[in-house]
Amino acid sequence: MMFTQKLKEEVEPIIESIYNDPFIQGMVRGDLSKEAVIHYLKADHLYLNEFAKIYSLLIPKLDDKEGIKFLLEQIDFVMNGEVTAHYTLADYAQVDYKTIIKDGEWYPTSDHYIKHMYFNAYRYSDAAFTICAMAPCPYVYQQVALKMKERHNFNGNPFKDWVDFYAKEMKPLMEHLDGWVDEFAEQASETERAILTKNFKESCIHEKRFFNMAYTQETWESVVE
Ligand SMILES: Cc1ncc(CN)c(N)n1
Repeated sequence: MMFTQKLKEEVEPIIESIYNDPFIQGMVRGDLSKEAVIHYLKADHLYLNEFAKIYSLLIPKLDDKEGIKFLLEQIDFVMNGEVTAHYTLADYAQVDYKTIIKDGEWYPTSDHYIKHMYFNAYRYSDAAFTICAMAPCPYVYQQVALKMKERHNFNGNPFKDWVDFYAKEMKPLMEHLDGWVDEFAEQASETERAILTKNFKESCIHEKRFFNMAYTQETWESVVE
């Protein structure tokens, strides 16, 4: 079994638990609190900007032209494409998107997640370590959206466009990311493979915490209350 296939099997229970968490279940019912949605957008706008910059940090780590072209396309997608999903959420919250993101904030959970990626980008010369920390970003959303779509009818649900956006074919992106990781994993030491696994799993847990952060409207003050 390929290394990334095994990783995906190992994180399936985490993804199922994200599906069952109150943020996603609120979307399924179509009654998620507007405050949770606004909190999510304030954090996610900042998160995606940094995520795009982390792709750019991978460019000097790659030699193949195709790979570099792919990274540039991903930067464009994160900066300009994914905003579509944000607009669906802002429409639900009935607040102007630009007004919401004007005072975006780094909350403890989102702050921790992005630093996990930056750490790997600066700590390790091979891109595979960072890619393992980044891959759950598209993978978890795709898997959660597919579960939502498979189990519920979203006709008339205010989050339908959000679900359709993330459920759509992510195969080319995941194939690229998996290819890099599998190639490196084949010749990696046991210690290196353990770090790759840990990075991937930790990011899946960061994804879970990110939704819960928005649901509970986490702040730096609230974590010490
Ligand atoms: C925190 C987070 N993780 C994943 C995604 C989907 N790219 C996102 N928009 N935000």
